[in-house]
Amino acid sequence: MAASIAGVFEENLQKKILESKVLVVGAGGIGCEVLKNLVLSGFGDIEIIDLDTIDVSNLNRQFLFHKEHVGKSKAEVARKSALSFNPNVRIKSYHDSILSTDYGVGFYQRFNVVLNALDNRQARNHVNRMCLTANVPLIESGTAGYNGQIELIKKGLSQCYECKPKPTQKTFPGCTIRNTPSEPIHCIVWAKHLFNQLFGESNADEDVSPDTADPETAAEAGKEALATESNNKGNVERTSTRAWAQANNYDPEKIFNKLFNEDIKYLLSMETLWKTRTPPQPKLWGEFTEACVSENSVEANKSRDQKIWNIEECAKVFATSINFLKDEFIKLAEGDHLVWDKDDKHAMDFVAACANIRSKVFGISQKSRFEVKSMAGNIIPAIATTNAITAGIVVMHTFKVLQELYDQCQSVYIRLRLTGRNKLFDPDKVMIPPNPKCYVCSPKPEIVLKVDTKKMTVKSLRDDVLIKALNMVQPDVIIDGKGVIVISSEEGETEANDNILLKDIQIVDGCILKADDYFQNYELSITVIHKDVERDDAEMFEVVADPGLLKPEQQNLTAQSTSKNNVAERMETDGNNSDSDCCIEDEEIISILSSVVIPKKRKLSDEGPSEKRLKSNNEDDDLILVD
Ligand SMILES: Nc1ncnc2c1ncn2[C@@H]1O[C@H](COP(=O)(O)OP(=O)(O)OP(=O)(O)O)[C@@H](O)[C@H]1O
Ligand SMILES: [Zn+2]
Repeated sequence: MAASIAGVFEENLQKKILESKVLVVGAGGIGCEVLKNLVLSGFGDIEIIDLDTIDVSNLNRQFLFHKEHVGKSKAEVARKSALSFNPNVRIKSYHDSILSTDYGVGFYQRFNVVLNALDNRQARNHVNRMCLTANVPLIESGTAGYNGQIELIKKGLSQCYECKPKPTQKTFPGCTIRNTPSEPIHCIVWAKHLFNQLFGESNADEDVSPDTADPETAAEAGKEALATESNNKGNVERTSTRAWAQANNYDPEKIFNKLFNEDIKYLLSMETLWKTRTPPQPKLWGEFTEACVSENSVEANKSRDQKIWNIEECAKVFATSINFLKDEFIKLAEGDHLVWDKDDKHAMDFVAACANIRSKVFGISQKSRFEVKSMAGNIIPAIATTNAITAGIVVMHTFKVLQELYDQCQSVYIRLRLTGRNKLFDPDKVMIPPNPKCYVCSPKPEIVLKVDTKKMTVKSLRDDVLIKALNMVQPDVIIDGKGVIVISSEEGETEANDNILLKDIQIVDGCILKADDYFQNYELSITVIHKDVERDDAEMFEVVADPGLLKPEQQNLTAQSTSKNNVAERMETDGNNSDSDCCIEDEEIISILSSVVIPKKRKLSDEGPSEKRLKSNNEDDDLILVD
């Protein structure tokens, strides 16, 4: 091993490497490379944590894993494989989520440095906070295709992971998805919503039926239908898609006709929508007039995944996948549901078929199953070389951190082509200091919460704002100056408040809340500003991370343009935007300039306690287009 071979490293560093204790978070694409580098560089004491098991799709790049390991714990197999390179290293593995409360500040304080090799913001945000609290240097890294990024997060010295709002990721208005799709991605998102409506965790925000409250139709469209059939949420008042499908025993033909004939006819009755658009063409089961692809054609010779299915093929796949998913679904316990996964054959077939049928109906170009999969899973192909280079730089940074040479630990960006500075590996010139207004690492973290206090409940304040948007784990909340305990992390203590509206518990415009997460050792001051939310599916709240930005525009011009330039300059890849390795994580809208705007909207991949997998709720999913 390098560190045990005299002369490879200078003596002082060699000693530090041998004596240090390192935590690796994530044993995926980057994590495997990092672990191998650590072991081969002579690190003597390593711990590694990963919540997942090995999937076949990991094998092409996560080289510590082989076919026989599929289904086994990533952390445990990574440990065993790495030990085969150097049995003298002490490696401890945890098959667990780093978000678990078992890993408190004391756990982190045992390490000299923490190396993140994660794929989602939720876990990254959390480790960031824990390392700040424990005052342990964190090396954050990520890749997206050929791009990679490595940065050191050191309390008081550098930006933290949450110092800067993350770049906006693309989402689509509900009415585009439900009424007027114009691109393949709109149909793919709709198909994923449909999967959830039929078999998954159904969610009102993901309704797939025509949206009669589409602002475009407000004047006159939908006419009698609107007046008679829609409720104030804009949804046609009828049994839920799932209840309807169940009542019809998930008959593929009936579901087909409802979705692609009746609902489309209904949409056509909303005439305003089609004044400037090509109207959709309803399709009936069995009326497939499209010619079959000739056996000798290029299309016919492509693999099932690569070719564009004609409508008849789509209908067959639609029926087969529905039948299979129905059988899976009815095996589940009452209240349990399926979870869409791009690597599940039938779930993927279902989405590919539905999306393509809908595309056909709306005259949108169709996509192969392969293309649908990458769009539906927000996949940027994982490039093993980028992971390897990134992991190499992570470990080089680790050497610097152990030597406390922090001034040599600037962020590094890996690019496919030479940057303006003629580099493929482009380091920042200086270490970017912490943002004094950061709502995580500043001395007095504060935010403004614009919220409809007449509509939001205390439970939603806890689950949607504090836990999902602000990434707390076990929040406690009191009203400042009044001492009213609104939310307690002690089980059951404030359960009675759950369904109370904020206004009814004295959380009104101008009120200040003190939120506190004991586990993360994090305190946050929240100034509440009431805003009326008109439509039920509109964003219920908005978090403004820098309260200063609420001041009149003129005063903020400088601050805003600086932050914009920073974002553009750094061309962030994964560290802030996507994720390690392969998938752009599922995040909600975050505006770059003025505020962090997080709509109250559930994620497709949210997994309730009933799911078998332990995965975090931010993973490769939904609504975001990778450009
Ligand atoms: N909260 C968490 N605790 C522990 N490990 C986590 C957590 N969240 C994500 N991870 C792990 O981080 C790793 C990230 O690796 P990577 O980006 O290569 O993802 P992957 O799941 O292996 O690949 P793909 O997403 O392409 O299937 C994964 O192994 C994942 O299980
Ligand atoms: Zn910060």
